[in-house]
Amino acid sequence: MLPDKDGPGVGGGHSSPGGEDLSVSLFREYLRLKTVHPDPDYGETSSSQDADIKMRLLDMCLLGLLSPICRSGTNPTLKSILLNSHTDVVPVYQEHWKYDAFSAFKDAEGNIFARGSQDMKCVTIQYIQAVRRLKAEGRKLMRTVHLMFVPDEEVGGHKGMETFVKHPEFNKLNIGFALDEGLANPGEAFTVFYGERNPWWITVHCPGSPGHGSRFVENTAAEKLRQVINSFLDFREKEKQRLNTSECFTLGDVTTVNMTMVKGGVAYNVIPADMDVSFDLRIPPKVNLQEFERQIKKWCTEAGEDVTYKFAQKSMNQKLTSTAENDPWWSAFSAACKAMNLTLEKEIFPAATDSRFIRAVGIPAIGFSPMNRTPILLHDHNEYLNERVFLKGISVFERLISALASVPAFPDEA
Ligand SMILES: CSCC[C@H](NC(C)=O)C(=O)O
Ligand SMILES: [Zn+2]
Ligand SMILES: [Zn+2]
Repeated sequence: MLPDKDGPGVGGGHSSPGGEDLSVSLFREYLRLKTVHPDPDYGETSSSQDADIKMRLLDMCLLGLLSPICRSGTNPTLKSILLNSHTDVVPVYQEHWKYDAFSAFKDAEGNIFARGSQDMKCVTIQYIQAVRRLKAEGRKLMRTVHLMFVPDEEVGGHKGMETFVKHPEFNKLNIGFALDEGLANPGEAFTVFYGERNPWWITVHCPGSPGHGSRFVENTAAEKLRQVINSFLDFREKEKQRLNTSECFTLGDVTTVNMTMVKGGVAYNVIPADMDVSFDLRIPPKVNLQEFERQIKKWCTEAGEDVTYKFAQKSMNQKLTSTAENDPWWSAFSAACKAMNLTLEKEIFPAATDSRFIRAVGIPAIGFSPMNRTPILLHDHNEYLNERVFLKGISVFERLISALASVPAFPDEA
């Protein structure tokens, strides 16, 4: 996918015969690859080779994980910088799109429509082009920069990053700081994410007395189900109010609750012996998780006899990446942004990204996709990114990578 025969392809004013910046052409080419679930085609992405960036495929055998990695760094003993991105994208409802979601159509304003244009194929190409530019300019980076492309973030990252962070190959990378995906910002500012809410996916099981649909049977599954639903959704309403009444709160600061599945029943006139209800909860890092689970247990007990719950996902990682002014990584990141006149808005990521696995092993990670003046359209119909915003992102990363790779050696690295 990365062209090595047509020169360095660093963009930045270099145009293709059609007048398009080469980086934009490369981005659109990548968007056309159908790395879409449930059956992503990684063929071409993973077999890419490039004159500037040496790729290494880490075949995790059992896991089928492919992770091309790039090395640089003049001082390989120092902790390295990880630029992580995922290559997979979520499916589309093509009938709701203005253009083919895998054609990377560019309209007259320069908006490029494609699944993955925001999430997060833009960032992958921006990293690559930024690293290439640094190389083309002959810039020597003190810390090694690793580019990592993971295949399954959109389905939970279990075979990708979650497994990889525990692998000896990951340890060998000696990563000190990581960049990963963020979200667009519709305003002038850029959003940076220093933590994530914990996803809890829970199914509550309500058993009850069966019987004929014409009778007032006692202790039914449906009565318990109603009580459970009320408890969860009443709490949902309170959290929604909390978000709406506080100026300084964003979605990442409150707990969201959504009822996503209901199961049970066999016929109109048979009172079911059990009913299940499932919820998607997202819990901010500051919430006491033990206390919150006690609350869930209480809601279940109050709903009636033998109401139980099971987790399909119970993330317990509340690590935050330091954004203290004296933190060397954050100070390099924020100073570089300041020098570019970028305004940053610090937030907790409302959903779950691969950053949670990186933070879980003690590595600071910042979620950052440099897209301002852009509506948040990840996973949505007609996802797009403007080419000028995309191109600006390359320059932003160029400066950021250079700053992060120049963070002076820590006392324990000397
Ligand atoms: C918990 S694994 C699922 C991961 C998915 N991530 C995103 C960014 O949509 C989510 O938050 O639902
Ligand atoms: Zn993503
Ligand atoms: Zn996504």
